[in-house]
Amino acid sequence: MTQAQLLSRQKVAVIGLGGIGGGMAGQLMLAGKHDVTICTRNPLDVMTFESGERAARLPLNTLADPAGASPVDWVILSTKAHDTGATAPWFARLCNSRTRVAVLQNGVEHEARVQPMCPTAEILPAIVYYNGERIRPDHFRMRRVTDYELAVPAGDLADAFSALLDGTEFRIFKSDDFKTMQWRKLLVNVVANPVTALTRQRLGVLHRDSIKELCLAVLDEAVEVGRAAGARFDENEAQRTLDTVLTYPGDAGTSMYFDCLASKPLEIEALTGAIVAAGKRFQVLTPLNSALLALLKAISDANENTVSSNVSV
Ligand SMILES: NC(=O)C1=CN([C@@H]2O[C@H](COP(=O)(O)OP(=O)(O)OC[C@H]3O[C@@H](n4cnc5c(N)ncnc54)[C@H](OP(=O)(O)O)[C@@H]3O)[C@@H](O)[C@H]2O)C=CC1
Ligand SMILES: CC(C)(CO)C(=O)C(=O)O
Repeated sequence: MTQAQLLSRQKVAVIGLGGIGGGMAGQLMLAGKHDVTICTRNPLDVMTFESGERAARLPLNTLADPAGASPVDWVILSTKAHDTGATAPWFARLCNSRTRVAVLQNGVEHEARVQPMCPTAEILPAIVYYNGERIRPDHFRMRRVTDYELAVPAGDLADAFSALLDGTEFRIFKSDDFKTMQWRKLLVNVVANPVTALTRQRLGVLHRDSIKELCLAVLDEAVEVGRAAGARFDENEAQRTLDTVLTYPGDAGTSMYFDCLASKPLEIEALTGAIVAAGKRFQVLTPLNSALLALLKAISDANENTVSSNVSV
């Protein structure tokens, strides 16, 4: 290894080894440029990682107890939004004054969720566009669904993050209007995720005419809320969003669909819940999103109870 390679080698911790964390871990391990630790509740020594035509068996350095963690250059958070608070013990051990944090989650409140756990760290919110699936406990698949895999707000931190991921297959978009991009992704998630979770069908279900009609009505509400919150949407934003979602592979699932099948709590407050809450704040009516929220919350609460009763057995 050359001096330059040694100098650019960084310590990276990925918190959360699910669809998105698995994609990040797989890419970082394939590139082989950094010392990567995976912080997970279920340790794993080796993973199978598929990306496009490529498949590899990759060794992993996983850690299940925050007590064994020490400060790193970068933390990459890839848990569900509602699990963010539970990662505080990891942040307490992984961060020092030089640590930078990339938050790979859906929703629009990345910094607000994470900053309390690492008050002095620079935080880079990232929108994730790749589709990640944990097919089996040790087998992860990453699929490209659009022109780039990650979007971040343009600036020095974005440049440092791009440099960190140099040598991976990730294409990173640096945005001058990140707020609009966050809301655009939220629009995708407030139709793709609830519809696949409630119907227990993969994205192909969105091609049904009656579902397209429902999605457009849900999107009309969400677009109005997003505009009130400051997103700079196009005139035909709802149709544009639906057209985008319809280009995704019909046999791909969504993160909420996978949680529904696995009877886990659902990431609803950060997605549909964010539309309903902002609608109340800006006095925009959101009856369809509120209905979806009520239905999803009933499923999520039942799943939460199943998880806690399993834990207490
Ligand atoms: N999957 C996808 O295609 C996409 C997902 N996203 C977003 O990315 C984020 C991550 O989603 P996704 O990867 O699908 O989620 P997953 O549920 O697949 O993975 C999250 C992982 O975080 C782990 N976790 C939760 N709490 C902790 C903790 N305290 N310590 C360590 N690990 C923890 C979970 O562990 P355990 O298994 O033990 O529960 C799980 O493995 C979400 O915000 C999602 O909306 C965005 C775009 C696409
Ligand atoms: C865009 C989509 C639906 C792709 O996986 C996603 O963000 C998710 O699954 O949460």
